[in-house]
Amino acid sequence: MIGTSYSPRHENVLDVLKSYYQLTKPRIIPLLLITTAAAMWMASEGQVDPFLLFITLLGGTLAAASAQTLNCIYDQDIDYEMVRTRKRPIPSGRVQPRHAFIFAIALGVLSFTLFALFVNLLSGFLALSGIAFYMVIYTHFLKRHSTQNIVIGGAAGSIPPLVGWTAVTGELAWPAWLLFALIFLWTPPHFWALALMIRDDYAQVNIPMLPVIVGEEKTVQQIGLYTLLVVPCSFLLIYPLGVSGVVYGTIAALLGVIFLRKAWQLYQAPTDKELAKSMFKYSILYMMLLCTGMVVDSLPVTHQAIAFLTHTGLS
Ligand code: HEM
Ligand SMILES: CC(C)=CCC/C(C)=C/CC/C(C)=C/COP(=O)(O)OP(=O)(O)O
Repeated sequence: MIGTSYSPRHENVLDVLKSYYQLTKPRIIPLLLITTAAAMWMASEGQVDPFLLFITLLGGTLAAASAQTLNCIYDQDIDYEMVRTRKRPIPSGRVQPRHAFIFAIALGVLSFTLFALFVNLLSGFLALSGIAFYMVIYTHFLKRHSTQNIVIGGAAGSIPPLVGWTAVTGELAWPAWLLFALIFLWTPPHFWALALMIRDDYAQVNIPMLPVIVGEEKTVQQIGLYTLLVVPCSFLLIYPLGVSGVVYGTIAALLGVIFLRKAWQLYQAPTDKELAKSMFKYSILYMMLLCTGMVVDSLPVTHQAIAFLTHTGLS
């Protein structure tokens, strides 16, 4: 264990619970769940079973929490060195790695059990594959060794909509893969914008995040490239897949124009950290609202409203 020190302080139960909660990096989980829920609404054409939704989101939360806890154990040395992550429960000595490991395994087992009992095995195995990919491919093989770490590793974060889709239909289909591709292409602009802001932190611990190795200018070019890919890709749900319609299309167009504008601004000012921050924050809003658009578009009431408006307009 590099650089960690464990202090046998007497903490109350609430402090202990808070530390375990923090191990799961909880702020990221809601967006993972939003992508899962969007897939479920689309797959069920707006009529998702509330119990299935609840169990799938619970199972997804437990799986993501397990993955993040394992990552906190593996990365404790670099987390101790970086300012942003120094206060995490393991590097700050509040949780021992072996206790965190038992916690992570318990979360993973609970997640798989929920999926196996109440959803289906395919969803359970997909969630498990998310944990495995994030740990083995991203955290172990790529994070410390490749500038493409978050591009390939991004596949782990793209699995939740596959879980959501299969929870409803029991099988994978094109719309699910398109959601996977959307998140896959969205991850580089999301993460590299943040990496531009905290480049020095990553450089200090020799993590080869793109801005550290190739500099700001090439990074903003890559951000621009992926943004140029993700925006058109978002319309494929309308054509040729035909699972979303005009409401989603309008939302995707508005959100996409802003996303491209932010990428363009960053392209023109690669060292502007405020622009990078704005791009990072917007990337999260973009994915959140795009998924909301998918849900709203899938609802029967939306279809009724469109049919009514079309009918009134025609007569
Ligand atoms: C390899 C892929 C990814 C990497 C390396 C990555 C990395 C990060 C990092 C380092 C942060 C800052 C967290 C902090 O300050 O502690 C962050 C924030 C965030 N990420 Fe990602 N991310 C990835 C994929 C995703 C995915 C797939 C989602 C959800 C769909 C997501 C959602 C978020 C959200 C919502 C935040 C903001 C959390 C807050 O409120 O502070 N990320 N990401
Ligand atoms: C289906 C399923 C369970 C999928 C797992 C999805 C998952 C856990 C995605 C996490 C993506 C993410 C926030 C990475 C942070 O990277 P990092 O570890 O480099 O961040 P850090 O620098 O903050 O430690």
